[in-house]
Amino acid sequence: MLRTKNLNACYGQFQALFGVDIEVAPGQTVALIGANGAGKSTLMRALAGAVGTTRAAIELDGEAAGGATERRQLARGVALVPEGRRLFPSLTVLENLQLAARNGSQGEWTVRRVLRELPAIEALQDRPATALSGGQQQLVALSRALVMNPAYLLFDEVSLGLSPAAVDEVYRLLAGARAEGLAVVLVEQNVRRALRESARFYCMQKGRIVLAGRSSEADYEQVTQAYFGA
Ligand SMILES: Nc1ncnc2c1ncn2[C@@H]1O[C@H](COP(=O)(O)OP(=O)(O)OP(=O)(O)O)[C@@H](O)[C@H]1O
Repeated sequence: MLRTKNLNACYGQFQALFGVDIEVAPGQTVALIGANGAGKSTLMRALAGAVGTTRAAIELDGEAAGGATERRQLARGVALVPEGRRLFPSLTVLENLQLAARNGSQGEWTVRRVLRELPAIEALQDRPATALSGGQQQLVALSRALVMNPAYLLFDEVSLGLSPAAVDEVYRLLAGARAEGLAVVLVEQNVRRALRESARFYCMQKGRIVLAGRSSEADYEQVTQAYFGA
């Protein structure tokens, strides 16, 4: 179980998160919903060790795990697919995946399996990462996270830059990984899709959780009101 407890986060003097409490269990998907600047990416980054927090603000499988480095969080099984993707531009797609596989844990998700499950990536494997469209980079970034065999996958802006068919492909892949026990925290701008793909949701506004619940019971109007801050 990955959980935040009264998590606050700051960029210098600016406080971006206030007392955030969320949790995600193995095999579960939760969605973070909110307008630009609500704090979704900051929360993901805090979970991944890229934004500082107190040790007690994050609990991972019962242990305090806040304020660690990204490398440490990755070793604990928490992987981030960041907005902006951050692939190694001088490496090919295949090399990006192989490097990640070496840095991650052994498990079900091998480079070979990812290439088999995402034919669109297989076709691009020898291209330099710089020669990819935004959507293609997105798929490679997801593949790279999967081959590290995380227990918790944090996926920022899932459908950004993807064609509708590619979005379906990604969610199909995530559903398969979830069935194998992967926990997923996702940010998805399409509110209906976010609710459809998740078991629980958290609506954020100005750095706070303002609404949370089971996605299957969510009142769409209430969620969109929370989204727009009405
Ligand atoms: N590196 C940074 N330095 C200073 N302030 C930042 C930084 N990154 C984000 N912020 C601020 O923190 C707040 C939360 O931003 P964050 O990116 O977490 O929001 P978000 O909900 O993910 O929105 P978006 O969809 O635009 O990424 C915003 O007010 C933003 O301007």
